[in-house]
Amino acid sequence: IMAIGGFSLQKGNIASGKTTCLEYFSKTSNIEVLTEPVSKWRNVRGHNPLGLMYQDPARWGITLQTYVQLTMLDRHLSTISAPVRMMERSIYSAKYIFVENLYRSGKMPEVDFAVLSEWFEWITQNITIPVDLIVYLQTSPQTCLERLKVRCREEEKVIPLEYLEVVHQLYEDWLIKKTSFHIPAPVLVISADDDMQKMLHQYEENREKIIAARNV
Ligand SMILES: Nc1ncnc2c1ncn2[C@@H]1O[C@H](COP(=O)(O)OP(=O)(O)O)[C@@H](O)[C@H]1O
Ligand SMILES: Cc1cn([C@H]2C[C@H](O)[C@@H](COP(=O)(O)O)O2)c(=O)[nH]c1=O
Repeated sequence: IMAIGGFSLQKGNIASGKTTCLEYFSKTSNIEVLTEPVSKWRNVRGHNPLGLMYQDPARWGITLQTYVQLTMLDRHLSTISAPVRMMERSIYSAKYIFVENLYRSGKMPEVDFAVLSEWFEWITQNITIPVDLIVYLQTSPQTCLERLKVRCREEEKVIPLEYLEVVHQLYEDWLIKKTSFHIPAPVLVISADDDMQKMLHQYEENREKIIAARNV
């Protein structure tokens, strides 16, 4: 936990508006934002593990998720340069949402899941991951599909609504129903189906809660 201000994690389905929200806060206050290292997942030494995973999850799921876990840990441990820091997703959502989904859907072999889980447990038991608040941008899967189409990342063109529905349900079970996994910090829920104008208004309404995350 940071000495001054708070450290909040931004959660939400694919294309729910996390990056857009972080960009807004980075421009309007002294908040350090750490966006997801998606560019690394699309290009590690000339390879594209994100694209490979969407093409053949059973073969490449472990490859992507191992790299996601490493790059998330690197983000969590990076040097802090502002009193408040917001980070897009986390090592927790990578494991509890995406690895879990690959495994439950039968696309990740049990041995891959076991090895990733051993890594995850070692990391979270031996390294302090600072987090004071989870900001959950809650959207309908349909909204995410529409925004995903607008953003138009090449690798994600294969994503159907059903995939977003499963990811949504995993988030809901974890952060709203609180029935699946450990939640590392209090959760602030922001409804995020609205248009940009209304979303900016909601961000303003919640700004103080996010900045004072340490006291939540
Ligand atoms: N409230 C909103 N209304 C309409 N479009 C939005 C809204 N927020 C974000 N978008 C657009 O949706 C797409 C996905 O947003 P993004 O912030 O990249 O999502 P995420 O980081 O959660 O994947 C982008 O094209 C972005 O401009
Ligand atoms: C954390 C994580 C992400 N992914 C995938 C899901 C999306 O296609 C991108 C992230 O994009 P977003 O718009 O920022 O949601 O990466 C994954 O497959 N596994 C993961 O652990």
